[in-house]
Amino acid sequence: MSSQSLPLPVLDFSKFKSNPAVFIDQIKEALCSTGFFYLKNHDVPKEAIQQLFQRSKEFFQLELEVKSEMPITPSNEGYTGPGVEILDPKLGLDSKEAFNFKFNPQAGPPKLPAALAKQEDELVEFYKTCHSQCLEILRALAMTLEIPEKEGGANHFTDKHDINQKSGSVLRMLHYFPLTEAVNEDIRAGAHTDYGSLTLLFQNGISGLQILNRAAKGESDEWLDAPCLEDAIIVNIGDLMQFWTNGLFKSTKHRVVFHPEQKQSSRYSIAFFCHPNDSVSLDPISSPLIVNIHEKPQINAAMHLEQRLQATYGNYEKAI
Ligand SMILES: O=C(O)CCC(=O)C(=O)O
Ligand SMILES: [Fe+2]
Repeated sequence: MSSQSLPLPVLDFSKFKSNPAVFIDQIKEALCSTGFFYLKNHDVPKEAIQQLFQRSKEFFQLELEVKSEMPITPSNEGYTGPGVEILDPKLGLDSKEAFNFKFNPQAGPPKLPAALAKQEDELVEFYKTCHSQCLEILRALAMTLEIPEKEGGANHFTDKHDINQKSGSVLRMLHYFPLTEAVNEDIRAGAHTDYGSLTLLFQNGISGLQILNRAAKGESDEWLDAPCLEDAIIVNIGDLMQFWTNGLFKSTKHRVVFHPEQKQSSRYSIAFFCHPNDSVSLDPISSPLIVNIHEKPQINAAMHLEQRLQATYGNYEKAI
């Protein structure tokens, strides 16, 4: 696939080290327009991604009783089965299942069902790698925003995303079911924005992600296909980054659809949702690029996440 036909820019993370001024300009451009970009030459090893996709397939092939040994908790850890999540209330239930894994070095060993116990080290390693990749991107964002030194400068966001603090960060393995008559016509995950600061999305050969075209002027929504690009991950910002930048950086709606030729296939993806420490406020930050601040949200990161999760798990009692 040529990058001309892609709806998102392809950024090369190695440039952040070799030519940071160019990289931070590109990241600004991407975040002020769609809030999404592909990232190649990133720090998450290819083998680790392939291995986690393999683990994910093995896990989701298990019997429902085995997979649901650890049903999703109010702190957003564990398994959600079919018929639980609603990302877009207009559409109803998403045709997927997922397993959420959280890790905080200060909180002791992570919680895992027996079926994943042997994979603890791999999951912890993957989580830590994703977290530190996010810190690097957050450093680039702080540089782009020219945050003053007295507000932490390039470390402004990294200080707010301490892996040792309680946060909503979560590593999520997703499995979308092949189409059967029982599921929504062609939407696998309803339109939504992400709830946190930053998301890393790993796809595995089967595309389906679509991003709302913000430039379209028509009455109805227009969606852009964001196909899988070999060796690149998709990075997007979530609502919190939009709050902090007073709307300068865009948290854009996206969804997952069935393409006709893929209706009979399962689709697997992995997302790392990076969230700040629970107590971090959502007030716009100090930056010469952020102006005309009218409203300040009166909530912190933990309160915001709770509100969003309650809406998503409208059917929550079915999950437990
Ligand atoms: O599975 C995908 O490709 C996207 C998933 C997603 O957007 C989400 O879970 O927030
Ligand atoms: Fe999402």
